[in-house]
Parts: sequence; C-alpha cells; structure tokens
Amino acid sequence: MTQTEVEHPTAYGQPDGQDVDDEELSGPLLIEQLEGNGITIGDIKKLKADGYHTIESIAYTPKRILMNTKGISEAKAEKISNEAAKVVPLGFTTASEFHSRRSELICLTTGSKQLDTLLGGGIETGSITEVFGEFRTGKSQLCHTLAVTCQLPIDMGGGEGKCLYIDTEGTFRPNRLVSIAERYGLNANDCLDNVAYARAYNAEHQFQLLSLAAQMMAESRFSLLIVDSIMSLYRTDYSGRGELSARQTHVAKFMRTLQRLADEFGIAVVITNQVVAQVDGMSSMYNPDPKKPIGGNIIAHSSTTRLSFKKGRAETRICKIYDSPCLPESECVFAIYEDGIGDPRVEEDKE
Ligand SMILES: Nc1ncnc2c1ncn2[C@@H]1O[C@H](COP(=O)(O)OP(=O)(O)OP(=O)(O)O)[C@@H](O)[C@H]1O
Repeated sequence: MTQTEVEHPTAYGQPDGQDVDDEELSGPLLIEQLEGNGITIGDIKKLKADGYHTIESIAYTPKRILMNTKGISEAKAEKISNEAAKVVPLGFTTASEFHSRRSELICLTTGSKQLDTLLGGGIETGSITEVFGEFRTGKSQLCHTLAVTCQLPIDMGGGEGKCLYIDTEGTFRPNRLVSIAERYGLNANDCLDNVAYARAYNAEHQFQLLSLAAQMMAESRFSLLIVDSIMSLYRTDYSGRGELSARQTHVAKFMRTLQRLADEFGIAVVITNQVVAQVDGMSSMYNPDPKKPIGGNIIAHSSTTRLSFKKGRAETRICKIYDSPCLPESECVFAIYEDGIGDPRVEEDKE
C-alpha cells in the first residue's frame, strides 16, 4: 500500500481532514472484474451471496469449496478458479522480494511504546493476533484502544482504515473510544462513525457476521477486525463432550475465514480468548499458576502471534509473547488508563 501523507491527526474518512486517496491505495480486486470469459454476472451474484467479494477470496479458496456455493458447478468452479489465478499471484517469489514486502507491513500502535517495541512495532496487519488472559487483564481495553489507533495516519502508528468490532460478550463501550480519541486529537464522533460494531448472539451468527464483514471491507478501507472474545459463544453453544468435534470443525472454519480476510484485505485481525486452569501434572509442577487459552490446537495453530496478559500492580498489566514466528519469548509492562492502553507512569507523572 502506498503511504498517504497526512499532516494532522485525523480519523480515517473525516470530511474535514486530509482523506485517504482511494486511487493511491492498491486494495483488493473486486470480484466483478471476473465477469466475462464464460463467467456471468449471475455467477458473481451467487458467489457474493456466499461471502466472496474479491478475486483474492476466490484465488485463496479450494475449488471443491467454491462448488459448495449454490448454482456453481464443478466446471464453473474450475473456470472461476483459473481466471482468479491469472490475476492473483499464487506461485513462488524470492525471499528478497518477500522480505521487501514484509518490510512494508503496517503495524498498529497499541498505545504503549513498550508493548509496541515488544511486538516489533505493534499489531501486525495481514495476520491474526490472539490475546488471552484472565478476566480484567485488559484484553477488551486493548481492543478499544486499537479500534481508535487503527484509524490514525500510518506515520502515527495507524492503519488509515476503519475498524470492525464483533462483540460476543456485550462488553463494548463506545464511551471508552471517546476518551481514547481525545488523547490522539481525533474528532470523537468521526472516530465512532468509523467503527462498525456488531453483537454476535450465537456461534453461527458470529460466523455469518464475517460474510457481512467481507462485503463491507470490499466497499471501504478497513484496517482492523476485532473478535472479543472468540470462544465464549462456542462454549455455550457446544457444551457437551460429544459436541467437541463439531465445535472444533466450526472453530476451524471461522479461523480460516479470519485468515482469509487478513490476506485478502491486508487487515490486522485481533481476537481475545479466555483461559482455563491447566490440569496436567507436569505443567503445574513447573508453573505455580498454570492457565492455558481455550480452543485447543485449532486456535493455537491458526493464530500467528499469541500474547498472554496478566495482572500487575494497580493499573499495570504484563504482556508476554507466548508464541510468535519471529519474536522471542519476552515480556513487558503496560498500563490501563482512562484514555486507553499506555506505558506505566512514574509517580511524578501521576500528580
Ligand atoms: N475508564 C477506565 N480507566 C481506567 N481503567 C479502566 C477503565 N475502564 C476499565 N478499566 C480497567 O480495565 C480492566 C478491565 O479490563 P478489560 O475489560 O480489558 O478486561 P478483560 O481482560 O477483557 O476481561 P474480561 O474477560 O472480564 O472481559 C479493569 O481492571 C478496569 O479497572
């Protein structure tokens, strides 16, 4: 994506601010561009109804899954897939080309310099970051802060995009965004307008919301998708032991779709997760307070970066890198304030 110069801290899409020039952003390719060569507008409508809004989404999906769309035959799926593969690069690239693409990756600031440093710049776009920890460890507070910072100009640690917020526990509080927006000098109303909020009521609904999300992302620039929290509805909707396998299949489908959205739209995906006591003997022998995130291997393997949050003294919290493809297992201290996540203040700062 081309970096857009923004002189003042203005929320994305603000009429009075220097707006993002859509022409400058090399965004995803809309699925409508596939029309022709035997692919009709009717086929495109059918795919859109199933949540495919970009050529990237087609290119990243196996043919047999495309065939699950009503009215798409095997031959048609083959044709659509081949056409998508002509425009979306799916082959090998050199490590240096990949390295230069990665160095252009945008990171969203968490509000805390120490936490950003720990994360190698902030929350990475194009991948899934999972934040887990006990209640009141600041998971939702981080989500609220990111919902604002993702709107900031890139040179201020933002992603110049809107935020999509899926709330499964009813803990979203827009008034928290107002104080965080003020901290960054953003207009609070514009900031709130740039957050698309949905309350998910059951696991099926949580999944359906991703289809709507894809449609919205194809229409305007988003830089962040939050799911707070990922497993809570699964825990209530699939409560019996016998339902575990069905639950994990559904969770896998949900996570795959999240990753597809991250790839397709270059957005950061942040999910929060709860923890349960770890019961196996070995871990409790070496760890006095063994807690592990829920969701098993499916969540573990589909989250790119996994962060563990713990309570510290007063407003402080500790973040530990639990799993990352490129970051060491280190930790840092951050704090929760009225104006969002920040660095712990020394005594004289507080007065
Ligand atoms: N306006 C505020 N100013 C300062 N601290 C706040 C404010 N609002 C909430 N907090 C602090 O944030 C903490 C709650 O964090 P958060 O809501 O992120 O928890 P969580 O990790 O999401 O837990 P849960 O699983 O219960 O949702 C509390 O300790 C609370 O004191």
